[in-house]
Amino acid sequence: MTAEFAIETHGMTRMFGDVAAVDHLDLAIPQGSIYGFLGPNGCGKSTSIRMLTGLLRPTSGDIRVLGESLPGAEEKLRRRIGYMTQKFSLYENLTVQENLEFVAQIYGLRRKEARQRIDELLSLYDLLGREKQMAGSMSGGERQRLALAAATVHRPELLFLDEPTSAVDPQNRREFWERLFDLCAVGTTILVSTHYMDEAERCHHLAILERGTKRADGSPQALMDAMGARVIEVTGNDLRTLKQQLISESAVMSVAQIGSRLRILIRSDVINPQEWLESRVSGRSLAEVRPSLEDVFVTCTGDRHVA
Ligand SMILES: Nc1ncnc2c1ncn2[C@@H]1O[C@H](COP(=O)(O)OP(=O)(O)OP(=O)(O)O)[C@@H](O)[C@H]1O
Repeated sequence: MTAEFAIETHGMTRMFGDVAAVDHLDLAIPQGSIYGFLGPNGCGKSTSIRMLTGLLRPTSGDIRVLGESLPGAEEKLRRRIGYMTQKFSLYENLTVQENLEFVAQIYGLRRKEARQRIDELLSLYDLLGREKQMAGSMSGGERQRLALAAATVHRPELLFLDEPTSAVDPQNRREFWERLFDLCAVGTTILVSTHYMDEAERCHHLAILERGTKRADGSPQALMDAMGARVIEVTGNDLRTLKQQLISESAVMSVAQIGSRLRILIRSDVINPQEWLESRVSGRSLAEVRPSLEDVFVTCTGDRHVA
């Protein structure tokens, strides 16, 4: 295991009874990058993050975080990592200021240092003037900014974000990601879990998870380039009937209607997918298009997407 990786795991596994929530997961997460876990509910994202933060013991496997072994180094790592969960790690009945003071105290910041750091965070996260507001009365976007401020009070080297943007609108999501890139630019490594494709596409690297296992990993572009399917879009009439016909073909991995187009993933062992489709779409027009991350997700997870 080497220092260039903020996180390395080999065979990380967590059983709950007979269920493998995380099943022999190997990870190598480079320092100073934003790494995503992309997967549906229940695929093991939160369980993985809980093991990597030292909150949950693995059933088996090796884990190294910032060069330290887990289990064993939980206390040492506590001040070096930050953790923001999907349900916002905030006290609703405390004010903005009190929430930040409380976290600063937990991390052992001295009074003067805490005051300076909190002022800095209030300004950085657009919370000036809201110091006395109860966290419970804030909007989704404001709470999210406060939660990020709280998770970074102690300037962690490694930040874990478990579905951080589930409760906010697209505009707030975009702004939140700008803040993540600011943190990354000063050397923070970030591990973020999501089930949003657009969010996953912003990560430097990501792992696609399904039922506790890793189906693929790499940069979003590399994953799209390496996809084992070609993407063809068809326009024309009666797309619902065409979809039903195509979905039963073994060469077709997925068919999804997107507005007035049918997006079809065809296995890459079909030599000429356009020609193959032309004989089946009777007069409708078709064109090959570039794969998206959602296409990668569908091919990796074998989900015969029939939206
Ligand atoms: N404490 C627990 N006891 C029993 N089963 C659990 C426990 N925690 C998680 N699981 C199970 O482990 C699997 C993975 O759950 P996990 O919460 O890690 O998934 P997730 O990808 O984070 O999903 P979500 O987005 O819904 O949080 C699920 O089948 C879940 O029911």
